[in-house]
Amino acid sequence: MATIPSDRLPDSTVAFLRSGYRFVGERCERYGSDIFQARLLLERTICLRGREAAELFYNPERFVRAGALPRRGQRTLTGVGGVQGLDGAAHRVRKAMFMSLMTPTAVRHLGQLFADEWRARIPTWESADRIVLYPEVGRLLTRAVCAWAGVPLAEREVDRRTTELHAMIDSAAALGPRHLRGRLARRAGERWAGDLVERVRAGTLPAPEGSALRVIAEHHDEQGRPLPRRIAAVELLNVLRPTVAVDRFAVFAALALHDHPAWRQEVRGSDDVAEQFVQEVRRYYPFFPVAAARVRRSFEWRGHHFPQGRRVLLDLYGTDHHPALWPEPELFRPERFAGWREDPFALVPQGGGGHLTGHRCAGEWITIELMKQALAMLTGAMRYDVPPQDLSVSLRRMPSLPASGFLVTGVRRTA
Ligand code: HEM
Repeated sequence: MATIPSDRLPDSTVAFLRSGYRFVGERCERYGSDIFQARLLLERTICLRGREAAELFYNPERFVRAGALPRRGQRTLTGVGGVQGLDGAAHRVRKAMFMSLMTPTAVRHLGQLFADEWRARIPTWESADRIVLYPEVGRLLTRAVCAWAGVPLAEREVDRRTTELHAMIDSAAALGPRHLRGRLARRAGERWAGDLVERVRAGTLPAPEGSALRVIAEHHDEQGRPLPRRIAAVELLNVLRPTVAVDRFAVFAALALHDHPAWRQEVRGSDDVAEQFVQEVRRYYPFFPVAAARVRRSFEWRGHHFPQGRRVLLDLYGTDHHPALWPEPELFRPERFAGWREDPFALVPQGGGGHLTGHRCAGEWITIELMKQALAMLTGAMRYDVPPQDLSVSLRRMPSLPASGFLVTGVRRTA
């Protein structure tokens, strides 16, 4: 039996929080191995990266998700009892509910709502001295996704809900006040979403057929029972929160255009090139560092023993930057996606494997569509200046963003 290299520290949690996105990759390079063990949150954990590792990790015969995500992540980012922690038939039925919302027409509709919000906002930006894309784009996404999901949202509520959704996204790997803000935001958000579900069920709030709010309120689990109010709230937030999180990728797209201005013209001229650019933004920039699972039943892989119940982390960022998969991974090169043959285990910013059969992100198509719309707005609908500011992206802060949030001035419409 081959020994899995082990981190020497008694517990590596602090090192993980300090190293950030490079934690797994640095150790893989140190040990010359895409697998090693460390104690994280006081528990022995196997860390993996790379294509073969992703293929293993996304085999539902090998792993379960129940109890995989640390409590602090559930109390902020995901909520308790949602699709992320389900296995087997319960997961299949819940995931099918999410995927039923992702028809090509529905995805395009959300993209259109977002583009309309963006266009309608440009005149206000024209008369402002400066705007900061994060959180400004988030507000546009909150308006768009609420309209799309059948969620009523008064104009005066937009800032508050955007701030809450942002706090949930920002807090899972944080300590102190940032973490606390996430927990409070989740509590408030679940109360709000739970009320909406109850009103739809009581017939006092009409929600369009096929909208996320209506589908979730009327969903029945694998045993034919409606979702409890709290779980339905968690699942509604599982649509709203990550859609607003696409603002981070939109900001990274703005940064990539700023750093590689030659692509402005290219992406405007071709939908294919725009898609390649979007894929490279998703690959290159940091978002979720890892995904977590537990070994279903003991097995051997490549001579290594995986004992039942052991927590396993797949390095998403490290797989997207693996030199065996992505030549010169630290260069931003959208052309690497020209003629790319989709590989569900190579590009994994939103998880890998199948959307219906496993835990791959339900919102990947929405993400790509919204990013394309953001790109079209940044290159086609407006001109703007990027004044001197701190655009550094820390790989230690999770999740990351350009430090300044991406400040733009002198906005004027072009279309
Ligand atoms: C900012 C863009 C996004 C990123 C970076 C992202 C990333 C991820 C990741 C890493 C996972 C976990 C994969 C795993 O557990 O193995 C995930 C799962 C999920 N995402 Fe996303 N996501 C994004 C956007 C969205 C959107 C727009 C939606 C819905 C509208 C969405 C809904 C979900 C759901 C429901 C799951 C749980 C799937 C399951 O457990 O079966 N995500 N996402």
